[in-house]
Amino acid sequence: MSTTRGLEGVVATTSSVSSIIDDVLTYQGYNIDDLAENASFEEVIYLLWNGRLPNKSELDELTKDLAANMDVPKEIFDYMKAYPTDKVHPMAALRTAVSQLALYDDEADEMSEEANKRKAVRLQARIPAIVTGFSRIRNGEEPVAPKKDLSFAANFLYMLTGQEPDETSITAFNKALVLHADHELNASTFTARVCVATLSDVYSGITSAIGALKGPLHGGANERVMAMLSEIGEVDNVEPYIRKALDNKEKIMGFGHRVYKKGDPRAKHLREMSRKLTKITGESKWYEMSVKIEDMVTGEKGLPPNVDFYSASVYHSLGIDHDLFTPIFATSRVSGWLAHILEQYSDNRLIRPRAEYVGPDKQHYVPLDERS
Ligand SMILES: CC(=O)SCCNC(=O)CCNC(=O)[C@H](O)C(C)(C)COP(=O)(O)OP(=O)(O)OC[C@H]1O[C@@H](n2cnc3c(N)ncnc32)[C@H](O)[C@@H]1OP(=O)(O)O
Ligand SMILES: O=C([O-])CC(=O)C(=O)O
Repeated sequence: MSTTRGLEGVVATTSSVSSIIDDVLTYQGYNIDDLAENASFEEVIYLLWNGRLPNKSELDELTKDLAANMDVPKEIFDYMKAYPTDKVHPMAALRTAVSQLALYDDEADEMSEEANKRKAVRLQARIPAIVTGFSRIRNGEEPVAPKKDLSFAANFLYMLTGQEPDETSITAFNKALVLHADHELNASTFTARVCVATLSDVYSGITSAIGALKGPLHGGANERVMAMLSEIGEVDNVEPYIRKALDNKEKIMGFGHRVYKKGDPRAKHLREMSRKLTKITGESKWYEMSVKIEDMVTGEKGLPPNVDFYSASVYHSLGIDHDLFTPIFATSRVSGWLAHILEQYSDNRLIRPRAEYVGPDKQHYVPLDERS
């Protein structure tokens, strides 16, 4: 038996949801650059779930469906109020609340294609209310009910603050959602597919995926990028800080990628958004620090920034709490997870690889009181 550490380069499934070929990312054949500049997140959801862009009435139908399913069962917020909110990370709260959602869905274990599609709509529609609701509850505020005539992006920001966001913020947030929606067989998507390939339910698949996204080597990196920027504090401190980290062979959060070697095509969009937004907020230093870090890390190690690097200063500029960055990633990526889950169900086979055994051999049981 031969092993490949971390399954690097292993092709584990076929998929038509998204592809990364020669560092070009496409969703259902549409280049991410095209979608980032032009598409609404709702259009991308439709694209990922149906394999093509919607026409006007199909988009209206999906938008109506999402709006009709945005309200979260009251019990979810009641439980949240009982969480130790001063200690709980919002990703842990999201993971728990999504698992709890299944308890209030009569179709949770119904496995027909139609029922799974209905659950996909409910999950996509409710995650914004869960993320923003938790943020408000831990600040001693009541969750804000969704405004059903707002776009997905605008509604998220509205539920977070209770104020209708300006156009610049909506455009930026929509683009961030589009850029994070899917990414081939990344760790959280693979997790979701492994889970549902046992014919477990959609909620279990999404709960598992949230758990995988939370880790700092995956979606959890964006929060850590902001922690690093905050610790550095000023542009002049970048050089000594990064010098020391590189000399100590520390990992710099937001750099490197398992698949992209020349660069992550999403990063340039977030970089430009970071430049514009930090200028508007009068805090260009976050962008300038980020550029200086990129120059050093890419220059010396040949490691380009990934999607998590510039998203940190983008979300910070939108006034979002740093520990909500990864839940926002999940709010977008759930669209991709759901597309992959539906695809997995449509042609399922249990995912069960092998392990090469390297443990001890020919052991004999020794009774407890005879062991040293
Ligand atoms: C949405 C996403 O999930 S994007 C990724 C988000 N994660 C991060 O930003 C965390 C920082 N980056 C990393 O830890 C890695 O680059 C990963 C996890 C993304 C990819 O990991 P792998 O493909 O396993 O690469 P691996 O960790 O083996 O790195 C290869 C080499 O580059 C180095 N390297 C990789 N990333 C970094 C980094 N961010 N900073 C410094 N060195 C790095 C490794 O130390 C290793 O060096 P070595 O060969 O001298 O030991
Ligand atoms: O593909 C990966 O390994 C991680 C990533 O960039 C993503 O999930 O967006």
